[in-house]
Amino acid sequence: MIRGYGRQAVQAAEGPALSAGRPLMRWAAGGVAAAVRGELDGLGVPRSKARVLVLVGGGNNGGDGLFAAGLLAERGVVVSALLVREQVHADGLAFARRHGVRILVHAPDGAPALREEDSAGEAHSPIPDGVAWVREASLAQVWVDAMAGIGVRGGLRGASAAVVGVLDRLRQGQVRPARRVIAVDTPSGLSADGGVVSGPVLRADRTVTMGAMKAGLLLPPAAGLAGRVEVLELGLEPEFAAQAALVERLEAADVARLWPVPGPGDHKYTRGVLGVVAGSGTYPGAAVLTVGAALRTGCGMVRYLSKDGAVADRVLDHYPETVTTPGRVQALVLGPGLSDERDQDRVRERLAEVDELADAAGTPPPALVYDAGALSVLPQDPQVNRRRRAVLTPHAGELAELLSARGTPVDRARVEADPARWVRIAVEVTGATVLLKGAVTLIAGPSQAFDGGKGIRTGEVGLLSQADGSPWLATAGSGDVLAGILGALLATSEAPVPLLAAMAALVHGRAAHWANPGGPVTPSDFVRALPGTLAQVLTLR
Ligand SMILES: NC(=O)C1=CN([C@@H]2O[C@H](COP(=O)(O)OP(=O)(O)OC[C@H]3O[C@@H](n4cnc5c(N)ncnc54)[C@H](O)[C@@H]3O)[C@@H](O)[C@H]2O)[C@@H](O)CC1
Ligand SMILES: Nc1ncnc2c1ncn2[C@@H]1O[C@H](COP(=O)(O)OP(=O)(O)O)[C@@H](O)[C@H]1O
Ligand SMILES: [K+]
Repeated sequence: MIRGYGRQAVQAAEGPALSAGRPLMRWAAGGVAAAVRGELDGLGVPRSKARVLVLVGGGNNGGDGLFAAGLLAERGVVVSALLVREQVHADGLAFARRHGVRILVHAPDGAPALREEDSAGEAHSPIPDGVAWVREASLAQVWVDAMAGIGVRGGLRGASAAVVGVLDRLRQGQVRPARRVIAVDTPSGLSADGGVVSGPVLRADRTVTMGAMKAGLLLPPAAGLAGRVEVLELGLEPEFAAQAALVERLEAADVARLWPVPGPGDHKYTRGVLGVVAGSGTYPGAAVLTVGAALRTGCGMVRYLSKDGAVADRVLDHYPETVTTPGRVQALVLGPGLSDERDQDRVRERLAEVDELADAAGTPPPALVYDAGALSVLPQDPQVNRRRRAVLTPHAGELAELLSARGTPVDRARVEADPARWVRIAVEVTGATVLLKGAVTLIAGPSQAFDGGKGIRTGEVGLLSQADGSPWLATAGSGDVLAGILGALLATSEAPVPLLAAMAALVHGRAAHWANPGGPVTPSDFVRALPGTLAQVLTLR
């Protein structure tokens, strides 16, 4: 389980360690320097030709950067540090100077670099052309962004913002892509607390974050600017364990432990039966994908309940194990490939039928996945949805439409600018668990305390973020597969719905990867890859 912390928690965790004199900044700088060396090696740059530009702010983030600069210079790398503040971390600056880091100072008004310090750091020689740092930036193979970390307030301003603007233009104008940007702790200008991007940010290829994962690095759209994130724990694990996280992310080992693996006493009915109401004359393939995904995720039985003979025949052609007669189910997937009003009436009828069967048997009503064309038939009363295990699987556009139709007007762009906020609003408005699809999938549920059990402490937070897929997943039919996986999980497990939704998102992303690592995939490909993916995940159990 990855837990994402906000600024307050980080300060509370670091405080005692700093008071005890633990040299956290030196360790942090060591990690950053190692990451820079790793990138230089990856680019095939010999140490003798290596050039690095470190952007240095006025706080401890800049301190990390200055110590890292000194460590790299000590190893023979040509390092320049561009100070975007007059006052920077004094010990860090002294260390950098001692090891021969070239110090450039940026004008506070946002003009290009004002002056260069000599090696003693005492006299300042003016830079004639005023753009020495830009030339240095264009020569450097690695840029290290240490302008601001968790101490940032609002979007970047002043010299920091100007530097980002210049480097962005430089990057766009250069054909040679052989450069890496490493962010220290967070890409400067992003908040540790959330995913909103409120100013210019230098997009990083890699972020080395200190102590523990920051919530902002797990949340879109900010997460998309951080590149590959690695946590440098600095021995602070016990301190962070005592802090409250703001967001959580399941890892494959968590999914393995939570997965409903059948035991010797199970038969098809105890394993769980899923009903599927999906596919139409317009989109028959959605039924095939949803049923296929559910079968290959593993449940006792899949009933295809749409009562559309032509579509049912196609499903049976692909999956003869599908049952097309009505009967009791533990969960129901509603909506993939449904679009018009007649489809929606069909959804209501099938739902009424399965609820009646459950009622007659004295069993709880089935859990429900409302996807695509069924989102509009979700009951208006949040209490109704809260009482049963209902989960919605919209993308940002569908979420905006759903909320707008329920008296909370919002458009897709606003949802995408702060999805963590809107997914929680959607939970309040609908009473259901909401899985918001996108490059990062966000899940929030009505219960704040969904205890994962099996030794997994989770759910106090009420927000899960999964980023298990790649952009290759963004292809028509991909969502139908996710609905099928989630339906199978709901039918077979009593675990809290938000956890099951996060598990489904992880397996979905991994199956797409497993189907063709690093290349294009079709939803049919990743349906076929599901059993192998799951077997691999379950080895971690
Ligand atoms: N306390 C410590 O010794 C440790 C701190 N660490 C580092 O210290 C960082 C936190 O340090 P600080 O609390 O000093 O804060 P930061 O250094 O993250 O941020 C403060 C700096 O950002 C500038 N700033 C703030 N808002 C701005 C804006 N909107 N536009 C432009 N500039 C802005 C401030 O003027 C100041 O220069 C962490 O992110 C981490 O990198 C790590 O080294 C671990 C140990
Ligand atoms: N850029 C991306 N990176 C990773 N996953 C993505 C990206 N874009 C979309 N996805 C995932 O692909 C799936 C698309 O589902 P959806 O929008 O319902 O498509 P469709 O309706 O065509 O099946 C979702 O699971 C979503 O999270
Ligand atoms: K930074």
